[in-house]
Amino acid sequence: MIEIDAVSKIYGAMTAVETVSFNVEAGTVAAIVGTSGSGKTTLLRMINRLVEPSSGAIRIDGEDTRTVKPFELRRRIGYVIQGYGLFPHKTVAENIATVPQLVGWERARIDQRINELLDVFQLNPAEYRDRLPSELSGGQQQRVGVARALAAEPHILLMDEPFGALDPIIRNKARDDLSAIQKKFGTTVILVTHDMDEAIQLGDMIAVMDGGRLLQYDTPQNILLHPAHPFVADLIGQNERPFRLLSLAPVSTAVESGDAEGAPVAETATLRDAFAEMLWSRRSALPVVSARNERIGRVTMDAISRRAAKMQ
Ligand SMILES: Nc1ncnc2c1ncn2[C@@H]1O[C@H](COP(=O)(O)OP(=O)(O)OP(=O)(O)O)[C@@H](O)[C@H]1O
Repeated sequence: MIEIDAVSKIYGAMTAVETVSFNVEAGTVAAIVGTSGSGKTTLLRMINRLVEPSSGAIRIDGEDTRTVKPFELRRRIGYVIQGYGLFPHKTVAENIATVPQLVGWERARIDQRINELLDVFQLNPAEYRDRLPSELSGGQQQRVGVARALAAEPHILLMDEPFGALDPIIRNKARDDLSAIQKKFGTTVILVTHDMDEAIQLGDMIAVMDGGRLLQYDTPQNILLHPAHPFVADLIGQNERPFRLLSLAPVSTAVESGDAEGAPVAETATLRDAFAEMLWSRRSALPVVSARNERIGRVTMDAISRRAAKMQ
């Protein structure tokens, strides 16, 4: 668990982060959202001591980070920034090998880890190991950036707007990849974003920051249903709220028996996706398929509106 305990950062007359406290359970994702200048990056960087807190304490599994040398801490904690920060003159494999080499892993173990991560990120090792970052697309660079941060098997991954430079389609895919990988490795992730949809999609908990203060730390559902501050309500956008609520629930929660015409929707898709598909294809019901592509029933517009009403 990561405990952020009354942490502040003051630059001269400017308080960038003001007495912020929250805990992140091991193996979960916390998303920090807020407008520009609200202190998100400063807070994130205090966790790996790239920025030293002016006051307060941060503990990781009970250990005060002030008792750990900063370089030691940074080896233990993966860090991904927008632009991915890949070394331009190093190959993909060399980039990924950076921290394992620093901590003295054997060559064979490093090689195995590089191949494992490239496989996980759907980059064929034979094809991509020896490429330079400039020979990759933005989405591929982003995946290599995350692979590099995960290379030495950190329990914690800090991500600062990691998807900001991606186009919307690739961004969605990258978010899905991150979710899958976070579950596979059980990593604790703290993610900074200014995008509420991203926070809702990825966060088990969401921290809303404004002017250096933490306004609310809660589950996505509670942030949407019970915003604790007018600023939080503004950030959610009242008109967007029903759609965002629907994005929290998978289609599997509203499946009923029966059939429907046309292309099916996956039971793992969100109700928001199903709703959009209904509007787009002018259907009031969609067939639902399982992960193995077997038909398991249908989802209807009625069920979705009932479900949306039940959430509120
Ligand atoms: N090294 C520094 N010296 C002085 N002020 C700083 C420093 N770093 C950050 N700040 C100030 O602290 C405040 C919070 O900055 P921070 O980068 O944490 O915000 P943010 O929420 O991450 O913003 P953005 O979304 O634009 O990246 C800003 O007003 C910024 O100007």
